[in-house]
Amino acid sequence: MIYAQILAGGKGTRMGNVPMPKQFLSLADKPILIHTIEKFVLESRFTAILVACPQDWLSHTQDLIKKYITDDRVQVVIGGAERNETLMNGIAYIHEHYGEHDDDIIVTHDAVRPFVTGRIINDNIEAALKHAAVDTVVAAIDTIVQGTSEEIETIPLRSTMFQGQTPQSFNIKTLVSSYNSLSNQQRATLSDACKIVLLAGHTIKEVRGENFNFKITTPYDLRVANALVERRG
Ligand SMILES: Nc1ccn([C@@H]2O[C@H](COP(=O)(O)OP(=O)(O)OP(=O)(O)O)[C@@H](O)[C@H]2O)c(=O)n1
Ligand SMILES: O=P(O)(O)OC[C@@H](O)[C@@H](O)[C@@H](O)CO
Repeated sequence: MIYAQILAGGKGTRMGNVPMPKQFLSLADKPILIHTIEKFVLESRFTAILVACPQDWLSHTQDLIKKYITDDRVQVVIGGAERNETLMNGIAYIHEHYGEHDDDIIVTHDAVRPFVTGRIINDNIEAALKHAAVDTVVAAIDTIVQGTSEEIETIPLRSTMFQGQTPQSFNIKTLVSSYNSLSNQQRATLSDACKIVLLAGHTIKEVRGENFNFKITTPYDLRVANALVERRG
């Protein structure tokens, strides 16, 4: 079976002084999270679409979904302290409610990337049916420099540099066994879910993202996102 999990369990600290986690802030006429869920319900192959939210925002999330979404595949689960714990909570929910099958796949996505497209979701599903792990990437536009905030150590060849987005999609069994195999030290280095399977020795298939599929992280990003919605509307 094919599942989706929308990760909305974060606090959004880099958004600064706002009254609620950024995934609940308005983008034009409705919350960012709702824009994102709307992209996923268009895909009929999902058995369930999980939305993981912070514990304290459970009833708020349920109320929003009741107000805006009519698709009963959308179900709310509680997130964890770290992004990858949130991911694992969703998988535990799937195991509990739908069982475990060797070929189950999960398409995971940041709630705060509302400009994901049907093409990107479809490419993730197609690739995840053939490969154990899939990342959505865009070619680096700027030259990427590596080092400390004081001094550059290396400047890698730009043509080999990409930026990781989401969705990131996995064979569920491979993702869970990879996560369980990592040490706490390795887990501390994770900045995305694909690194879980990479550290466990698996290869990751790339799917082409879009520059507009950016993550709303800062107040600047939210201004850009609002400008994009207004231009499209
Ligand atoms: N424990 C967590 C942390 C993050 N996320 C989700 O992962 C996505 C991408 O993470 P990020 O942009 O870093 O969100 P936050 O952790 O909320 O932001 P910040 O780091 O600024 O606090 C977001 O949709 C966020 O809600 C999650 O589901 N569970
Ligand atoms: O490191 P951050 O907390 O900004 O974000 C974590 C995730 O959002 C990130 O793993 C994916 O968006 C892929 O870049």
